[in-house]
Amino acid sequence: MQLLIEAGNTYVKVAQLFDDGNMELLGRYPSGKLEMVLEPLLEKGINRIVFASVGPVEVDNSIQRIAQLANIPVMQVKTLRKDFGVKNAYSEYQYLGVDRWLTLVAIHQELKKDTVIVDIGTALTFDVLSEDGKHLGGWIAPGYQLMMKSVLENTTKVFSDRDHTDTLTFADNTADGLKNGCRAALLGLIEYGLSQARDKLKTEPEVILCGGGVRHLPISWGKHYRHRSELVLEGLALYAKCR
Ligand SMILES: Nc1ncnc2c1ncn2[C@@H]1O[C@H](COP(=O)(O)OP(=O)(O)O)[C@@H](O)[C@H]1O
Ligand SMILES: CC(C)(COP(=O)(O)O)[C@@H](O)C(=O)NCCC(=O)O
Ligand SMILES: [K+]
Repeated sequence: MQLLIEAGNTYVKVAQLFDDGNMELLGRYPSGKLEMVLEPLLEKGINRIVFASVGPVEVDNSIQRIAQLANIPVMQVKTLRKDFGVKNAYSEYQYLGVDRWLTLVAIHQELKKDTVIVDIGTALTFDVLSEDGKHLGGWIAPGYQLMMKSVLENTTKVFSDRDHTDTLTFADNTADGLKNGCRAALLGLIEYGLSQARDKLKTEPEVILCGGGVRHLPISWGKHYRHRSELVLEGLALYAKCR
């Protein structure tokens, strides 16, 4: 069995990859709790740890150190120029976030279609991938919580309250105005990106939604698209199986 670890900027996701190729999510933990979560997991017959991180180098170091203490080999997956038939659009390929790279690789392996991948986490990332595996580039924008936070921390009279409802209507109060404004910003970016992607690809791309922030999009809008909540882990599983 292999242990897969995806370290994002808010959450660390951990999964088991069994020898038969099946993957099971073990949990999602606040990024600061990594060490506490990892140590007990290493007691159950793990052959290798495969991880990818977009967090600070301290995260990489602590995974390496914990694994070394437990005498378990480690593979850190990093962004490449080209792999699994996907060609990175960045001229300085190593600067593309490894989470984005893993979603591209996982989707190309499975679909080989013109695709748009929208990953809504701490940040929202939007990536365009053609059916022949060429990454056509993408965008980075703040995710929902980050947008909310930036307005709340830089204004005096704007406030928020409980979770938003599913409907995305014009608001008649401050809290709903902020929440729905931020949700509409996510949606507007995705819609505009999609129109640009259609022009560029000359086809209607598949749309893949992933990341914990997908919950902020209205269900009636999102139901037209594929949801792949654990796409980064699926990319890690591919590396764990093949490398
Ligand atoms: N209970 C929850 N579990 C997971 N994600 C949540 C939950 N509630 C809200 N979210 C949203 O998911 C976002 C984190 O998504 P995630 O893909 O885990 O981020 P990252 O990869 O940056 O760590 C949060 O910013 C928040 O908007
Ligand atoms: C854009 C990101 C912060 C998204 O990370 P996340 O929201 O999943 O934590 C991450 O992919 C990253 O650090 N990228 C490096 C810059 C780039 O992709 O160009
Ligand atoms: K993201």
